[in-house]
Amino acid sequence: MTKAAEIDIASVSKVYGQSTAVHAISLKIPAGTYCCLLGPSGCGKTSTLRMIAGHESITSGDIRLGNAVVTDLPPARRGTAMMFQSYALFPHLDLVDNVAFSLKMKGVEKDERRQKALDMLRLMQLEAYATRRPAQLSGGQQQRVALARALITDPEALLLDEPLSALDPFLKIRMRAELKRLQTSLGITFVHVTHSQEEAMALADLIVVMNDGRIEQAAAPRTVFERPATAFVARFMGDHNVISGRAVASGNGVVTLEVANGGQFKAMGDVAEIGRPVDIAIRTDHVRIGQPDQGGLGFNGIVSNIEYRGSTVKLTLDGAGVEDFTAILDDAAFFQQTIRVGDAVPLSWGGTDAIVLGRVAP
Ligand SMILES: Nc1ncnc2c1ncn2[C@@H]1O[C@H](COP(=O)(O)OP(=O)(O)OP(=O)(O)O)[C@@H](O)[C@H]1O
Repeated sequence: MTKAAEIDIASVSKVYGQSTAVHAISLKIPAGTYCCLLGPSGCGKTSTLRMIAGHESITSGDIRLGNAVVTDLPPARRGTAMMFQSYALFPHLDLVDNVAFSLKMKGVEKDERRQKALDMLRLMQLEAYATRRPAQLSGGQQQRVALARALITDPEALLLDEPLSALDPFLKIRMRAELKRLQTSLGITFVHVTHSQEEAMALADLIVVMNDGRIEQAAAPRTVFERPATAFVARFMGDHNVISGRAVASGNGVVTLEVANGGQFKAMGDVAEIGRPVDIAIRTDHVRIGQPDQGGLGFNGIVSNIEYRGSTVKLTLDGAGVEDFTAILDDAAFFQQTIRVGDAVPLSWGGTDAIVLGRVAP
């Protein structure tokens, strides 16, 4: 029904008065991709989305949509549509008039725009509610009206600002599946802002992790999770132990890291200079109880906390100069022995489960 467009963000910055919210970011979002801009509050993801939409001016750099440079075009001429966090529905209009609104602004004749609005409401399974007003709908239905309203202009890219944040947890998961299904069936590019790593992992083909106005990593969800590029990404995605120290040796793709109190860890990677600060990541769910196998790594830790989670048990330990080291153990593996807080326990992981993390230039 619509065509998808690649979005090319080339060295784009956003400055508000004295403060820079987005620092010369570059990113290519391939046509037909479900892209999530992910990061904590204030990292610049909404500013980036609004610059793509044309609701915010671009301080420097360029944005291309398909073959067109849209940097200076008004929102309605970009081929994008935006769905707002609050849905921004008109309370006094029924669903047909809400959905048809942008066509009315474009001067489309009444019968044609009503027909198109009804088609969109049918796509969203809201046809039966066509004459209702937004207040007479549930949260999930209101969200579908907002989607219908954004999609009626046949955009090449749909931009969504925290689209699920107003929904309760149950509805959030259901609407998440609907968004994904809609994007797959329309085949257009979706750019979705969220601060939830779980939401981004569930939806995205491409996750763009932002921090302090910069892109820390842009990659497929599995790559971001299994090979976080930086300490920020590893911490933000969770499920990694991030350990910081100084490189004391490097060679053959293995770095030795010294932490406080002289503890040493090895990780896959290289560093150019011995003595420089290094961060490494170890997957919490790859840590086992027991001495390392051939080629494996580990240390002895003192258990500081045990948290039962059903199918897994979260063990927190201190040792080798590291505090709050986390091991997520399969419940069966954990209950094979008796472990209590204060016990000394040998921990191990595979040599390839520890990786050296990079740093983003300030
Ligand atoms: N209109 C504005 N004027 C001045 N500063 C702004 C404006 N809009 C955003 N900022 C600042 O720019 C930075 C990035 O904001 P932005 O809204 O893009 O972040 P965000 O990652 O979307 O955060 P959130 O998840 O809280 O919406 C923040 O420090 C914010 O305070």
